[in-house]
Amino acid sequence: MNIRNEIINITNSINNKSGYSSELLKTYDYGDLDKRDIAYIKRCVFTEIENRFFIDYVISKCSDLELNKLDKIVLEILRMATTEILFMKTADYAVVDEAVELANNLTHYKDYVNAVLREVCRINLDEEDLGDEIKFSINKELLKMLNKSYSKKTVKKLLKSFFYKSDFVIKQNKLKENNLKTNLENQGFVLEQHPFLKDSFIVKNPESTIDTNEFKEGKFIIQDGSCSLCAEVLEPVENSIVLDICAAPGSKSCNIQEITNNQSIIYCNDINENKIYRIKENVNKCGVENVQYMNFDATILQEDLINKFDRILVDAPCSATGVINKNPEIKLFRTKKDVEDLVLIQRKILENCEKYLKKGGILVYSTCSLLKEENEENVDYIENKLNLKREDIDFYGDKNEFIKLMPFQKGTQGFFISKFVKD
Ligand SMILES: C[S@@+](CC[C@H](N)C(=O)[O-])C[C@H]1O[C@@H](n2cnc3c(N)ncnc32)[C@H](O)[C@@H]1O
Repeated sequence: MNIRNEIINITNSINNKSGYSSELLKTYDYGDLDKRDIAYIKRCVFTEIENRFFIDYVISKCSDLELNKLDKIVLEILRMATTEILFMKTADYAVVDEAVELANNLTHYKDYVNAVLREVCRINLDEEDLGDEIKFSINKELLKMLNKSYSKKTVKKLLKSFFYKSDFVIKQNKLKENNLKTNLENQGFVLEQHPFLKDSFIVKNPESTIDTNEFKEGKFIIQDGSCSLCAEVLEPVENSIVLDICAAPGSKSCNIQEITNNQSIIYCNDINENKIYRIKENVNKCGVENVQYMNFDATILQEDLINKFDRILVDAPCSATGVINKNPEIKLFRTKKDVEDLVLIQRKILENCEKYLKKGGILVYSTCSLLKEENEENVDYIENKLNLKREDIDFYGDKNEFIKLMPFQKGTQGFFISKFVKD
């Protein structure tokens, strides 16, 4: 296997929107490549996507041909090599040689690639002069939506935060383990208590946490701090009947059953049949019991579920703008139309879930979106159009209308949680 061929293959899959980059990079078949090469591929692909518009801008400054008229493979070779020259420590001459050889094997543009990359090696840019779209590699429509949701100052902080790494957080699974911190520290891991979640820890040296027996045996799950809050806000109690309507891969379902010590019955649904096995895998690994599986489109009303549940979690499909730092392609591809379509889906799911909830039952609506359309505006919609009353949420000792975690605060991803009770 050739490292640079694999970089181009993965980048093409991301360009074709075959899935989130974090998932593609994790599940890609790297064949016989060693750990160092795999790490290089991941870093190069991620950096290129994270800086795509800036990189294209640099290439356009160094090219006589217009980028949108270039052969797709040639453009990808140039993007990869430009990433290596500008952001990685590989020697420029080696990068240019490798790229030219690849261009020679795959295309007729060897001399052109050579000429452009020699210019890239010499380029001197004043980044201050660049607009936000290029500087932060974000598409116009998404930038406009962020500007509509936040002040200029907050948007600037968000744009910078898209390049931050969130803390690596693990959540102890009390169904299986009560002594996680000591056990992992005895193996050399450095753990810090999470600032606002009692059974969660920030791992300072996370490499190889997934190789531990504790992980393989489901004694902890890897879960951003903000996510496990959903289960707490839902307040599941023993003997309650719970619906997790958009459940895959099932981490929040596991959190819920953990709180009731497996003493509630949880129905896990997802539209995607293939993802049901991911829920089952997590449930089995974590020792979670009393689970029923369902596989339907939550936008379509299921008459047999009406008035059946004491608790419902709607962890809705969303723009995922709160996890751009893990999936930077969202900055490039997410459109206004996508968000409008998602809002319709979210509202339809909420309308149906209101019917599934018993009187006095609790519904939690959460997203990993930063956009007001999917968060605050949906809260208004629920309050005004559905038979659900918003409840304040206790967080950090304060009562909050909802919890909104921003990716530039507290080392978490962007996340939104709101809570309602049925009248
Ligand atoms: C944000 S993820 C859920 C994450 C999950 N709650 C967890 O914590 O592991 C949203 C899920 O909704 C599912 N989904 C999308 N549209 C749906 C629909 N119309 N009906 C049911 N599930 C849907 C997706 O397949 C995806 O697995």
